[in-house]
Amino acid sequence: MKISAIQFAIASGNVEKNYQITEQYIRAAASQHADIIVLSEMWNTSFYPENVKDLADNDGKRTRAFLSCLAREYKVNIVGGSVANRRGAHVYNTTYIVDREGQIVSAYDKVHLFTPGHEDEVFAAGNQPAVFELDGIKMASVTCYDLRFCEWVRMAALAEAQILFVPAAWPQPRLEHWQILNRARAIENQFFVIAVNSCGKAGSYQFCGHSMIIDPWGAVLSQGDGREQIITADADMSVIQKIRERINVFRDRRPDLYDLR
Ligand SMILES: O=C(O)CCC(=O)C(=O)O
Repeated sequence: MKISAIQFAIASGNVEKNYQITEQYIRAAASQHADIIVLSEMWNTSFYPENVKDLADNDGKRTRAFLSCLAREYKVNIVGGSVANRRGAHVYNTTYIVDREGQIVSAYDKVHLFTPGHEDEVFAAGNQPAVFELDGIKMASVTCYDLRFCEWVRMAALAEAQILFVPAAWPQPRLEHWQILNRARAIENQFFVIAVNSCGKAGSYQFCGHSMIIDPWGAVLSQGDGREQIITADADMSVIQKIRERINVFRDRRPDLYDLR
């Protein structure tokens, strides 16, 4: 399973330019025969301009058509990062997942809104997990700040996801949190984590890049730096079973003792 993560400096508020750049990067990754291409958070508007409600996609119409068309053309799966997405009176931070036939297999609205950045004042939160299958393998996607909520990610593992995608717009001052939390989620859940960040700036935010492809032992198979790039790695899905046989946390856990409310 060859996975490519696209990390680029999203142009804040410039939706047309962002669709163009995204298309170029998807074409570049697809020509290198990726099985899954992954985008970062809020790639249509960046995170997030003042007029994000006006710039947001209209119920994902443009984004779904755009991703489906490229997925079908290249016969590639796409985890479409996320876009600002207006539905009714609300704006959501939505990830669309598209299979090789161009079918939308899942849509995920970010569940934990980043209150330190006042995301909750502009966006509405989702309340459903996204667990889906691509090429017959179960996978899940969460978005940026969701990464800090280990209970939420654990639910994806318990639903038998073998790969977790984490599209993000993670700012520079917390690069270490980004690296440590992504590796921790991979180790504790014994699955692959594909963490895709943007780079560049939006207002006072500097995004730290360092997209990562991490195996279920916590080893970093590929990591970017702070610049635009595509990072790629081969995920050998057979290692999951070997690791789970060696240290079987799913057998040994004691949910009867965990009162998480
Ligand atoms: O949790 C963090 O430090 C960053 C989260 C964030 O920037 C976001 O969810 O947009």
